[in-house]
Amino acid sequence: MTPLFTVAEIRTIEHAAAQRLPEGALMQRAGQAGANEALDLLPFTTSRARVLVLAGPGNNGGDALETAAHLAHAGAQVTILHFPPTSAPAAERDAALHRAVNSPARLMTLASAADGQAAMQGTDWTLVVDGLFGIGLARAITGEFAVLVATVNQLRCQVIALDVPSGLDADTGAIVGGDAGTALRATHTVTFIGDKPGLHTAEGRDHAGLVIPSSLDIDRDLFPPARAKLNDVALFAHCARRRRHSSHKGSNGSVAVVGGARGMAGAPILAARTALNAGAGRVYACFVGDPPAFDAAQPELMCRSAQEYDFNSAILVIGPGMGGSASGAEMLASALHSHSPVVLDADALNLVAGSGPLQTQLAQRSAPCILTPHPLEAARLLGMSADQVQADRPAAARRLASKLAATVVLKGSGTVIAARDGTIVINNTGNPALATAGAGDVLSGLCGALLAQGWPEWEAALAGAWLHGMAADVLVSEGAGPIGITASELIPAIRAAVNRLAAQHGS
Ligand SMILES: NC(=O)C1=CN([C@@H]2O[C@H](COP(=O)(O)OP(=O)(O)OC[C@H]3O[C@@H](n4cnc5c(N)ncnc54)[C@H](OP(=O)(O)O)[C@@H]3O)[C@@H](O)[C@H]2O)[C@H](O)CC1
Ligand SMILES: [K+]
Repeated sequence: MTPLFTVAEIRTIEHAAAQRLPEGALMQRAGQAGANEALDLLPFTTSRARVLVLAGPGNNGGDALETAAHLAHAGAQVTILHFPPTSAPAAERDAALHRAVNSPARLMTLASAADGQAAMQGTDWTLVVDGLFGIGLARAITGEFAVLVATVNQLRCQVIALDVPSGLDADTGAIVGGDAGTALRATHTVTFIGDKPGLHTAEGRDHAGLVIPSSLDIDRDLFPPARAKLNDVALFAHCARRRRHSSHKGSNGSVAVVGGARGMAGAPILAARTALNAGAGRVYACFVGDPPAFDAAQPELMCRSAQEYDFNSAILVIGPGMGGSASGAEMLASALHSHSPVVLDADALNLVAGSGPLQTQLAQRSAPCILTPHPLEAARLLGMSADQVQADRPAAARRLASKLAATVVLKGSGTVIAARDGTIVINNTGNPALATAGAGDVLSGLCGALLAQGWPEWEAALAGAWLHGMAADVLVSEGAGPIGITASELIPAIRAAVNRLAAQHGS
């Protein structure tokens, strides 16, 4: 289980740890951790490796100088582009500079980042170490530093970021300064003291690459209880059940997907097929528009008119293809009047966003409730823009969970699952294949199926996000994507993942 810490929490831990340690110990450990990771990536004949180390003006640059000294002593050809501090540096940073100067590394102290860009040209680098900026970056990377970052981003070699990729906000995964800024794209990030939410959501996954946390051997008692974690099978495996020989379809619950306005019948069909294939005993597809007689590809589904369905008799997945019509709103209100657990997606979320009474009704329900918004749907519910949601996904998910008294699954790269009490989990399965029409319908059907099989709301949301992403990861590993994967293809892959989970962890 990987806890995620905010920058404020990391600073507090770092401060407390420094009191117990000799001066500079943490920076030396950070530099050593960076070097260890770099050595793992370098060819066996280290002397052939040409390593470029970017050492910025702050303590992130200090870590980089320590890393550079270790790599040079290990025999690599190391060039350091050093940007000196603009004010008096910390003593440990000075010590790190001293060690780098006295190592075999070639140190170029640069007055401007433009000189750095020139110094980078013409060499075929084996590896770049990014120690330009860490968690102290307070404003957008612009001007010459931005050009330097763009130059690194065009290289085809591996890039290790120290602590965070320069330019990325470690709390949110947004680019510091938004459109005015830029961030370096690393293949690996060695992150110090504790892992950080911004490395796993929003722009984080694209910029951080593989994240390797290094605790710097700080005493465990200095770490606060984590309010955020990375998703992990360990968080929900206890809910997995193997099928009993004596079970029957009534043992596995019922799901009713409510949606399907005229011309939008595909969305509830996808959700309903997923619910069936993820193990729900009986699955109804309830249409706001005229229902089809049956689903030819999945005749096990029962197609009904939403108007005639008793919303108290199943777990409800409301919203796929429901449209924003008055009859859709009416169905939503009567579904929310029922005592059934609900999963709200798509148009149901938009209808809730546009109606104060529906919001009150939702917030006052006592049955389990999972909301699965994408950033624009979350933005409508919060009365803000999608850009504002993306600027701080953990905060947006938390606000929504508290406002509507529900578990929120904020979709997107690094799906954020938020509980009413502010706990968040960031999902780390999934890939760009999921950015495809209908993938959201599939997720809502999956969450509904887990609720129907008795999973509590929180674990159903965690497992839903994880299994959905894992299905896409398996398809991609088999060469089927990420380009061109369709939502329908996810369904058998989800069934396989659900069965694997039950076989490995089910009781
Ligand atoms: N202190 C420790 O014991 C440890 C620190 N670790 C590492 O330290 C960084 C955090 O270091 P910090 O010095 O707080 O901040 P940074 O190095 O990330 O950046 C600060 C410097 O960058 C300048 N800055 C900030 N924004 C910009 C910008 N947009 N353009 C140019 N320069 C910028 C800033 O200058 P100011 O003028 O703003 O003062 C600073 O010079 C942390 O991430 C770790 O890597 C280790 O973990 C070990 C323990
Ligand atoms: K960095």
